[in-house]
Amino acid sequence: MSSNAEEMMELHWLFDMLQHIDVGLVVLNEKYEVKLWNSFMENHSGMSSSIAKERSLFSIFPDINNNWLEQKLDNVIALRTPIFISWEQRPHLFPFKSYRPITGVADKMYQNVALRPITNADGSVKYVCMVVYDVTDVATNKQSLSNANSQLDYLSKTDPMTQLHNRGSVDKKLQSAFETFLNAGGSHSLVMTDVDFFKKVNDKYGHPAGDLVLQAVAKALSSSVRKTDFVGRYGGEEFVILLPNTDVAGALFFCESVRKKIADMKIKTANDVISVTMSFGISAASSVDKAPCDWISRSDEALYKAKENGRNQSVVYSTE
Ligand SMILES: Nc1nc2c(ncn2[C@@H]2O[C@H](COP(=O)(O)OP(=O)(O)OP(=O)(O)O)[C@@H](O)[C@H]2O)c(=O)[nH]1
Repeated sequence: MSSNAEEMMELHWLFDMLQHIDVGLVVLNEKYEVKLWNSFMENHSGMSSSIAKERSLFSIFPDINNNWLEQKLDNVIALRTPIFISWEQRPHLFPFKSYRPITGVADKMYQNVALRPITNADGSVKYVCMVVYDVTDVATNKQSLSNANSQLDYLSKTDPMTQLHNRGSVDKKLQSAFETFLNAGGSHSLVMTDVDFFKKVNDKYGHPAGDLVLQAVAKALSSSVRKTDFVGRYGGEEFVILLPNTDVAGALFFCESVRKKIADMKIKTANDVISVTMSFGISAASSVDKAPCDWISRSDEALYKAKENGRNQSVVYSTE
């Protein structure tokens, strides 16, 4: 076979391979008209090469943002440099269906798209080749991983029974609130609150009913605070509420309104309707505090006083 014939055969093979490669190939001219449309594009768009050719890309896919893509294509031709469009920037350029029946995570194909200038024999650039990679697996795996990480992060900070912030999360929050106070000052209140005679609730109605009571009061507490406040389960039947930019008078007003709300609640269990009360101890961050535990101790002392004085009440810390 002559070397010319061999070269022709190689060219034919190459063209055949490009036609059937599992990557989308489109060549556009300066007017964004399709000059080449390989079988990947045919299969995923449902449009044959003979129909796609000579049509503007934007008439085939009217949902593509044409100002945005035209600018990119013009730049590729003018600057003679490739441009990449990643799925993270834009999940897909072409609205192709994803065929992932098992995972079923994505209904559209995620794509990375490379726009490359095609240089003619005379050195001029009048065409752009679009190379479309199906990266659905990569994208969905990355998204699943990121979702799993968010879920893990949430679980590591959350008390599973009440869905409030757990003890570790409370400690971190108090530390950062305390640092904010040291740096910027201001009035910030910390409330320790505890269900009254909770042991009796467990003893009378059983532990599962006790759990329902804790869930109900946790919900009442978290639904009563502002977005900037913070509610956590400190342990057992004890909860912490951090009220930033709130002086003790404001905190007392808040605690009294939640206390009344909780005392009025009728908590339904499988066999009973339970009512409970809570006691509240309040203190403000103070410049004499050396660490958040000093602040907690004062709120705890106030809570102890509320218990001592007969429970179902709110007490602001005082040295008397
Ligand atoms: N059901 C249930 N009970 C819990 C949980 N955590 C702690 N407890 C119970 O809460 C009770 C707390 O009892 P105490 O510390 O004696 O306090 P109290 O009975 O509430 O009395 P005062 O706080 O003095 O009003 C104990 O019986 C614990 O077993 C929980 O997650 N679920």
